[in-house]
Amino acid sequence: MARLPIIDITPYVEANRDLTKCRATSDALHSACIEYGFFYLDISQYIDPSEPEELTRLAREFFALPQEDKNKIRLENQDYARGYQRLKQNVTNGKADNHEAIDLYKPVESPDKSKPLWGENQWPDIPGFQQKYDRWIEKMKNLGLILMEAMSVGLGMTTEEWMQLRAQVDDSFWVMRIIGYPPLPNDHDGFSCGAHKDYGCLTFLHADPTRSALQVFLRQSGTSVSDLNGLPAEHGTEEGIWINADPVPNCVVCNIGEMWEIWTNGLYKSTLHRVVHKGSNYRVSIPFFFEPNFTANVAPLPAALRLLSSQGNEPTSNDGKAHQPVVYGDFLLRKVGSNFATGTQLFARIHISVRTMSYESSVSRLPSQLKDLVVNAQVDVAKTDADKAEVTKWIEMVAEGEIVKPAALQDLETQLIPRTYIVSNYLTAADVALYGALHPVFSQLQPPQYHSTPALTRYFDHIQTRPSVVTAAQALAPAFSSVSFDLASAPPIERKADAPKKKEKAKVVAEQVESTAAVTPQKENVPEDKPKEKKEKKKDAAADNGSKKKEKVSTPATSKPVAEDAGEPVPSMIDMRVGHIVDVKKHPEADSLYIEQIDLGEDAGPRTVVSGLVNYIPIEDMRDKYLVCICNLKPANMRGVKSFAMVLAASSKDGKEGGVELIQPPPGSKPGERVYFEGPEYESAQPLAQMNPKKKIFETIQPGFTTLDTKEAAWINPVTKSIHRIRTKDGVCVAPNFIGASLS
Ligand SMILES: O=C(O)CCC(=O)C(=O)O
Ligand SMILES: [Fe+2]
Repeated sequence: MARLPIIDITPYVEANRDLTKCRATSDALHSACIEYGFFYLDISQYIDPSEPEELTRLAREFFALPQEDKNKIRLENQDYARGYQRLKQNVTNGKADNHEAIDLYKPVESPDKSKPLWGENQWPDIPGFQQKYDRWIEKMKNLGLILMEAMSVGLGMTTEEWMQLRAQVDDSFWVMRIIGYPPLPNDHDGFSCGAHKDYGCLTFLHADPTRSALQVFLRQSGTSVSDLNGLPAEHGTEEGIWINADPVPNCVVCNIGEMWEIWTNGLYKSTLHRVVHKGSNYRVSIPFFFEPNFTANVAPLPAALRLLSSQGNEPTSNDGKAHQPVVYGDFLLRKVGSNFATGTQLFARIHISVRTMSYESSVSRLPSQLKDLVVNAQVDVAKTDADKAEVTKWIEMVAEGEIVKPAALQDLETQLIPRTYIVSNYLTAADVALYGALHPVFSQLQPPQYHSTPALTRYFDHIQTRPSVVTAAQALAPAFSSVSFDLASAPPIERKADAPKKKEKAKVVAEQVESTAAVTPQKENVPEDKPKEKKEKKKDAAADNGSKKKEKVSTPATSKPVAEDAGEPVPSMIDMRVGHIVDVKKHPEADSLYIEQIDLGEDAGPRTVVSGLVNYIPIEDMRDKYLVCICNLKPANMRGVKSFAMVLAASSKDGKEGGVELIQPPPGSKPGERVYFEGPEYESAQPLAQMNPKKKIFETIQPGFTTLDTKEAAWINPVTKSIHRIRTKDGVCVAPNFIGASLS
């Protein structure tokens, strides 16, 4: 029977390191990570065995308490992630896990339980409990750094490369679970903990001496898996065996998570495991998840790429592409659902599968026609791992069925106001699933009803006309027949640039999409800013999450809330859109100015824009051009002509005399399409309806505008130097020729 290797970390914890022994440990780690992704780590020289035994005893004391005492620290008191989860509250691969647990996360500086993962840990009221676990956490964090160093040697990293990797994990956003497993009843539909991979970096598991509980899946061709139903759908056809990973004295069971797959571009695999505890005792296990820093940018490591190419392997993942980098915190937040404010109800039910959700298993839970629709549409699941996690979350929510209930529609409406697609800036499987789930509802709605959710209606109509969706729907006719909307009778719109008089104060911060601000980031079939009744937010959600956020939406029914330029200037406050110059002439009163008519996809018709480009761009190079416009500056009077937007132009790095050219949106762009800054903090943030000139928002952000070596337009954060390309859903905007240009 195969058994996982035992690797001794002692050489790395001794005061005087013996380099030969260290090397041996590192080499063993390297082999184990390639072959198994799992091993035992002998920590006898690092930890006194009585210490984890005491932790197990404390855990038992807690789990033995009456249910109502355990519930005092339930997850729902906090951010739905920190605290006690009752038996079967955790769901893996769609099935309830037969365990209960206390989940703890790295404490954050300014806790706010209304934000995902940002609440406070909840500790049992048992003497010594927190103190002893805190000591363990410190030791496991340190062990994480030690093991990372040992692994860096195994991977052939230079000292400098190790220091760079170390900087990604030296402030680990760790997680610890204290898990209690009653015996698994024979008739339980599921497992003690269903098969999953850990998603982070390193897991150190201390478990009580119970045998035949934790099982690890070893891929082995030619072996049939007797209980295929235990595998997540995407592994359903893999051949292999489950082996027991029984506790070994003085060792923790260690496994690597998906971040190591990214760092090594697939050379190290994180491995499926599960718990099937059929014994008669109550099992306790304490996994500590040593994760990257919240802000770590996890990308393939040069050492791994060197190793892969020296072996003649192109650095690719399963689907033939290199692994996509992720910022760990973004990855994690997407897993738990980034729109916590509106998703609380849903989050409460699905966050629990955070460690374990997979795209394929989420699709397999869809009702059969929806599943067929998603499969037939053959759209990209997602372009990045982070997007895939988000797509999975949405499909899980669709599978749950709650998302299209009337109470949830208004939440969806709010989320869709600034978006073309639900997850990212391109069509994903989540859009197909959501569209399919909305279809029975939308095919029954009367005009006043769908007019009350214009963003959702616009979204639905947009998705139903995507060619891949049309084809998929036709194959399933008549189930998803096209729904037509009477948009002509929709309430009229008011163009915001013409209406700068608004002064209704709605406290909205830029990142929160809580208002129906008069901004439609892309051209759509539905007029952009319809007066609409604000429906009352779900009462139960407000009760569960009774924070200031909910109060913000309670503007009077007749008012038109407008995003206020609250807070420090951030680029996403700028409303940029694709424009099409439908007419251009010279200003009769000013030699240097053009007067353009620019179609921005608005029903009110093209906007008049005045630009000082006569001396730099010939008029024939302006005619009929597609360009990027800044649409939320205060309209300015320029020699007697009012200008309602500004065109984004690049000046040579040698100054205007070196030339000026228009920034171009990607080919095929449509007037009115949303142009935005890459980066999760900006991508889905809603621009301000109008930037207050006094706040000098554009002036503050503009110096960071430039073109990269690729001529792509971008904003570079002057503080962090992070690069945020300027793009539409179809691609990045570029300057035709200039590198290092300034944009204004
Ligand atoms: O209890 C165990 O042995 C494993 C638990 C586990 O895999 C997890 O929580 O990720
Ligand atoms: Fe796990």
